[in-house]
Amino acid sequence: MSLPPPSAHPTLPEPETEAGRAGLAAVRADPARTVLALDFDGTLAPIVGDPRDARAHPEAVPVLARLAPRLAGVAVITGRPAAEAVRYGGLEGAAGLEGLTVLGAYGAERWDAADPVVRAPEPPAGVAAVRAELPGLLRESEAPEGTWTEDKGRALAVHTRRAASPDEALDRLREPLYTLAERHGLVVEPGRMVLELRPPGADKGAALTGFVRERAATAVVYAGDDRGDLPAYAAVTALRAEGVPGLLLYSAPEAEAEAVPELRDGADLRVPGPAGLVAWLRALAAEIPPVR
Ligand SMILES: O=P(O)(O)OC[C@H]1O[C@H](O[C@H]2O[C@H](CO)[C@@H](O)[C@H](O)[C@H]2O)[C@H](O)[C@@H](O)[C@@H]1O
Repeated sequence: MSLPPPSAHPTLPEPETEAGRAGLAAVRADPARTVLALDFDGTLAPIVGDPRDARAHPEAVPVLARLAPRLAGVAVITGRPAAEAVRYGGLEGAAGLEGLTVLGAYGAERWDAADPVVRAPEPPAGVAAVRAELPGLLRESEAPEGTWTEDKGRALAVHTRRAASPDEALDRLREPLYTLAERHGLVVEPGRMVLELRPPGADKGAALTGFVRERAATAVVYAGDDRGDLPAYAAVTALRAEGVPGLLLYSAPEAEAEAVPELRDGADLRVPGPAGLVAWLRALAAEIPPVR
């Protein structure tokens, strides 16, 4: 799929489903009562080998800053710590993003541009216990070279993207990591070449529904790429049943082997990764008149 240059004003592609077309119609009818919510890695930020190198697509902030003042709310809903998404996204201090919200750690953390501090409960004791035991467990399990642990403060994510065979590495580690998580009251969040051990109780579906209700939105758009986005997809389905039309976008990975079939097949529209998403957002911004 070729992308238009940033200066072009492409037309919005028609969603492939009836529910998606109804969602887009509701957005067009009343943008000021629409919530736009976006995942970070793989959706706003291209996937990279080292999570510390992830950055939002260069067109992401400019287009969000154009759109946000015209909508009921824009939220980044991510598995990242909220502060990290703000930093890696370049989301603080941009003119137009004064109303932005970041719901981090699957909704357990909240950051608002209008009051830029992270609000979050203390992580449960199980996180510290897992942090202490994880290095030994990875050694005992003979984790392949390239396996890397990301300490997220309230969660620990074991990544295998940089191993010679990422899927084989995950297969080797799956059972010991699930057992460790369970022993300390945590759950495992599987993602793209990662298994994350995190506290239960938060998910992107509850985070999205709460944000839609907070803004009294009458339409919602959600874009995601990974398994952690499944609850947000389910939330949009539930909101539709309540009479809030929604549009589901899937940010497709370059490698089909990394696709999440439930998202790919459940979406109303597929875009080619973060570059495709920002092209779609630009087309949306071109259609929605600025607020006077
Ligand atoms: O909810 P998200 O914003 O999509 O965050 C989910 C996880 O994303 C990150 O990992 C993924 O992106 C990395 C950087 O591109 C990539 O190397 C890795 O393979 C992906 O799984 C992040 O590191 C995790 O903490 C997030 O939970």
